Amino acid sequence: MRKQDKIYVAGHRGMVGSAIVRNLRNSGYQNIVTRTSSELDLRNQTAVADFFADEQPNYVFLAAAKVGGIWANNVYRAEFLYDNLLIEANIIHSAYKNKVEKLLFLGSSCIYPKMAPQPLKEDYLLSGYLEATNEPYAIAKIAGIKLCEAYRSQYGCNFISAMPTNLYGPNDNYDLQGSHVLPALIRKFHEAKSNGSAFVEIWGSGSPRREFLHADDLADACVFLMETYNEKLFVNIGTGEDVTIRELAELIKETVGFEGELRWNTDKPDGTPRKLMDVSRLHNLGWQHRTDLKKGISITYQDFLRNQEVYV
Ligand SMILES: NC(=O)C1=CN([C@@H]2O[C@H](COP(=O)(O)OP(=O)(O)OC[C@H]3O[C@@H](n4cnc5c(N)ncnc54)[C@H](OP(=O)(O)O)[C@@H]3O)[C@@H](O)[C@H]2O)C=CC1
Ligand SMILES: C[C@H]1O[C@H](OP(=O)(O)OP(=O)(O)OC[C@H]2O[C@@H](n3cnc4c(=O)[nH]c(N)nc43)[C@H](O)[C@@H]2O)[C@@H](O)[C@@H](O)C1=O
Repeated sequence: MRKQDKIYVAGHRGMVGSAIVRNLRNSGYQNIVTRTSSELDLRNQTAVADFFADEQPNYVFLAAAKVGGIWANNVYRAEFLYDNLLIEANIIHSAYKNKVEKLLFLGSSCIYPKMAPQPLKEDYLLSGYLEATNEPYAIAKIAGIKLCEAYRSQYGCNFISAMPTNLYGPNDNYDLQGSHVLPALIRKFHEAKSNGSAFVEIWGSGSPRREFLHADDLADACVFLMETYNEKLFVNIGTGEDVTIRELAELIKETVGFEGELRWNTDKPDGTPRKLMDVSRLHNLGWQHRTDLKKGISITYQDFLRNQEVYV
């Protein structure tokens, strides 16, 4: 990527898209094109085709998607499949038609089979059944990977894919139903502390294991791959370390300074028992994360305190 290249970041107001824009600006890339979903609905094939024909971006980061935690994925199953298939298909096809030099598609660790061996190697894709709560989203993300591979093999497009682990950071979704676990617990513990509540309700059994990466690290990895990586094989992005949900809850409780009890609601689903990424491909390419989980939670809580009125 040259500094003057035109770069389209799809989903620039989201947690990942906004982190990618911050990283690009800090790295000297200034020619960044963005559209909100109300300016350009990426599910609309004609609108996306017109946008690419007008703007002619050189590079595309595909960070727009219908995204949510375990509850939202399980309830809005049609939207998670339909919206994500359309967004990916429209952008990837228009990128091909308009000779985009390179595109990075973002998938997710939920593409892997529910009971896959751990840590999750990229080769385990399509080797078993998916987790039921997010099967529609995972199917859409697998379709995105396959679109990139197909446009590369049929048309020679330099379209690459990256699979991030569970993420957190500035501009995360703090809605208590729709969000992922880490922002949900920051909000729950903060509100319980502020209201003097005796306990916080946490979903599931506390035994599932998850790996968490700060969004600024993810953005750095995405820009690194865009600058250096040109292969068909997709790349896991994570820390290579995980914790149980119980350990995560204890860390957040301590950071927030809540002194009450944790109550586990086992009527809520646990989801996948474990999703630990094998990050050896990424490490061999020369990239490693910087923010450890304790520090990441602390800076994210500070960000939550500064922006509570926007987030809640
Ligand atoms: N969050 C996580 O833990 C993980 C995320 N990922 C992936 O990273 C990517 C970004 O996720 P994240 O930043 O967390 O998600 P967010 O929900 O924070 O942001 C998603 C963005 O997508 C845009 N968008 C959604 N639907 C449309 C549409 N129909 N037309 C145009 N734009 C649309 C939204 O734009 P607007 O604001 O303008 O409405 C929004 O800014 C996704 O591909 C996701 O699957 C992967 C693994 C984990
Ligand atoms: C990134 C990833 O995100 C989703 O998968 P997930 O990892 O299961 O997501 P989650 O963060 O929502 O939950 C993680 C764990 O935490 C538990 N948990 C406890 N208490 C709360 C709670 O208050 N909220 C939430 N959301 N979860 C809670 C919850 O029960 C589960 O055991 C995918 O659908 C898919 O979209 C995807 O790719």
